[in-house]
Amino acid sequence: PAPAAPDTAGVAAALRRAVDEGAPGALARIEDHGRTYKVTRGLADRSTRRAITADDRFRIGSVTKTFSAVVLLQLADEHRLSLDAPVNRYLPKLLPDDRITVRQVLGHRSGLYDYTNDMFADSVSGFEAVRNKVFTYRQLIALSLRKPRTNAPGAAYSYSNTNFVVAGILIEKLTGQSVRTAYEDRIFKPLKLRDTFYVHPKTTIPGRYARGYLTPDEAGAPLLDTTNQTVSWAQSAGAIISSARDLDTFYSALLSGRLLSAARLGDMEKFIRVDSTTAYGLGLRRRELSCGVAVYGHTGIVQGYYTYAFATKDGARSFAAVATTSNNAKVQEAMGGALDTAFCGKDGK
Ligand SMILES: CC1(C)S[C@@H]2[C@H](NC(=O)CCCC[C@H](NC(=O)C[NH3+])C(=O)[O-])C(=O)N2[C@H]1C(=O)[O-]
Repeated sequence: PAPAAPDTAGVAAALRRAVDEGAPGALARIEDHGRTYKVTRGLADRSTRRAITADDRFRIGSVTKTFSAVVLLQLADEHRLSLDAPVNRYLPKLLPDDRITVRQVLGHRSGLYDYTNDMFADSVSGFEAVRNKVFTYRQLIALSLRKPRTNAPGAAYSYSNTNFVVAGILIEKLTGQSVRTAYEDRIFKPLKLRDTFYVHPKTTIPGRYARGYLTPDEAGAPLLDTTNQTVSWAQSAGAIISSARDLDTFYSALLSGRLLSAARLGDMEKFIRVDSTTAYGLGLRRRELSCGVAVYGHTGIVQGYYTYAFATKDGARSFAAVATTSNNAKVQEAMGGALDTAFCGKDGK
């Protein structure tokens, strides 16, 4: 079914719910066949009481994973990487199993344990312990290798940030550049993503941005302002800063074939089912919405921000949204409702 006309009133109601459930602010932007719709609710900054705008920048968390996958797939298009080659061919002895391939890493099928499971077991103390830390990629991989792998290489899907830390090392090894330079030269500049930055390990967000606030595990405890952080625990798995406009531009360009060959985009879109409504390709999620429309993109959770960035298969309609809290399931559910309404219209019609 073709997506219904954007239901901006429905999106507004969803953002209102997100704020009522504890997000200081929320914003959404829909690009639909060249028409732009913007919806906002609440604050960008709890101390100044400045209202959030649809142009505010924010931390996008794991939406970063699609950017990292695009760089590696471009390298495959340039015959500088084989998706089915072992990672250890390019980075000898990095991983304890020569059978783990680049494709398994990008599809969360490597079996590499996700070190963030232990890092953020307690939300606030876990975050406080790392918010100003700077990790090397190899330190993060060492944290993962302390634990058993979740599955044999290729045997199952098991989401792990470790996979996209490996992606970052691969990008730097194969390009001879930092991931920052690779992102800038291959994606940010060609698409003119003027609100999109990779500033690791700097803790500040350039320009005008929405502040993020972590919801503590203890009910009723005050929100923690998490805006300034290195995001070094994530880096190429989650440290990009962007805006709703730039994420709309990025996913529309990707899905309309402007960043990769048809063959490599096809690789990215070889989806393996995760649950009843989602499947994962290579750094790309497919979500089936209540009205039967399938959308393609990624979600992101970094302390203080829930991000959703999805588009139709042809990239003609895109939706990007953020709520400025995290660790709050009701806010997350409200934002999922905004995504559904953006493509399904009123009551899924
Ligand atoms: C798979 C996910 C959901 S988790 C993964 C990555 N984010 C993280 O791994 C951070 C997790 C801790 C975030 C923290 N939660 C806790 O500390 C809980 N104790 C909070 O809510 O701020 C990201 O982003 N991905 C999401 C994705 O890909 O959608």
